[in-house]
Amino acid sequence: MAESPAFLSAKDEGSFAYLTIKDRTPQILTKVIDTLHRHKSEFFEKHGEEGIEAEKKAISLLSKLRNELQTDKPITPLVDKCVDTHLWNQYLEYQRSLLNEGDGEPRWFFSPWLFVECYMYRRIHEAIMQSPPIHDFDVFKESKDENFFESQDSIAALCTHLLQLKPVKDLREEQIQDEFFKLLQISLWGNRCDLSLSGGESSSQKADIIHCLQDLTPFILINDTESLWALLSKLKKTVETPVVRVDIVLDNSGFELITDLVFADFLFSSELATEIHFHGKSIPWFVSDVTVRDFNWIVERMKSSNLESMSTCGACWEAYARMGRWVYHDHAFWTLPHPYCVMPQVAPDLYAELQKAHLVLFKGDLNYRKLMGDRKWKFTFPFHQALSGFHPAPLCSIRTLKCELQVGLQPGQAEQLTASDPQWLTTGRYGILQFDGPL
Ligand SMILES: O=P(O)(O)OC[C@H]1O[C@](O)(CO)[C@@H](O)[C@@H]1O
Ligand SMILES: [Mn+2]
Repeated sequence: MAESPAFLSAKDEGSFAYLTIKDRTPQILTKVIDTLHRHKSEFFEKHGEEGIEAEKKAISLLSKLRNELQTDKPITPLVDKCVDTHLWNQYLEYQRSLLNEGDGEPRWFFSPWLFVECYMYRRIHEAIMQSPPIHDFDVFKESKDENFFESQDSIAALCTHLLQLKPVKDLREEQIQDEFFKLLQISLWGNRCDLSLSGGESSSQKADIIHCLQDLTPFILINDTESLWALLSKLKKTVETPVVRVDIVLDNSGFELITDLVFADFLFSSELATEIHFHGKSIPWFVSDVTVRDFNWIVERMKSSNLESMSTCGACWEAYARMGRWVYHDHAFWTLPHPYCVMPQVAPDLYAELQKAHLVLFKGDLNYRKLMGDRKWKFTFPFHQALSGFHPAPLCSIRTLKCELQVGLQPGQAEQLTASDPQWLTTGRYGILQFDGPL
């Protein structure tokens, strides 16, 4: 087999990876420090002097981290004692073993981008963990919640739309198919709202997404929705599969999570799936990613909304969870730096869990990077092969493009895009629904 291409890395000056490490990550760290400052009196009220000391400690650890990053210091082992600490340090050792250039130390502007960027978020977590009693403070919570509040109108419109479709069982097959396509696209465009691309600044959904869909279709570069529909509608008709399980590997909280829950609700109500399993992060991650706290907070907020469409949806979602038809999981693997092709070795329990699904949906850009190993594949390279053996179940990546990585395009497609929109890979304007698996 031919050798795999190189990893994306900040060593490529001018690349998106380089600009992320040079500009975006220090900006995110500064914002985190500022958030801690702003919560000083809250820490004091809760924990007295100890709270103030903890805030100071976390800030000093984070300033040190920012300095290490900006001066391209070697990546150092983690010192906390969490469930994943040894796996991180093992991976750092592995990165070290790959180097025979320079001083043999992995660095911010030299090592694989995926590794150093994940490491930064893990170090933020470490700084907070080492600062009791504020060790469970989520430095990104505020911006995630803001994104939810700022998207209220779009959320309400989306919930109204969903409720109008119910009871979904009464819809004709073509209508169900049409809505399946629509709601999946809404979940795709929901991925435009991540907060790490904008450096933590507001990136909410203000327009009524349902009525924008038609205008957005030319921006879908790969659309395998037909395959997803074929798979799920066939399973629905197969008596031998009374249980159809769809897993959604979540990405961002706020508006994106709502689009995922609305889609999940539709899958469930239309009986295209009888069980939905959600996978979230166990620590705050890439600014806006969903943790169990965010998940529960959003369902709770929806339930207690004064807008009926939202409260009705919130109540349904809570009921699905209570019935055990919606299941939320988290696993430390999702916040490790490893590409997904090593999941069977590093997290065999998670791989076995995904194997139980009839379909796994991977939301967002970071998931795509991990699926692809964050390597510089040719734009026309087949998706199936770039997955490098990761095939737990039929799967689909649903992401807007926010890094210089894309496979499975038609010959000439990338060149055409570059000519018409040189930034096509990184602005989140374009999207894909890319499927892999037998039908
Ligand atoms: O929330 P998403 O879609 O995974 O995007 C996360 C962002 O983080 C990155 O992976 C790196 O900063 C980008 O490629 C993307 O902008
Ligand atoms: Mn994200």
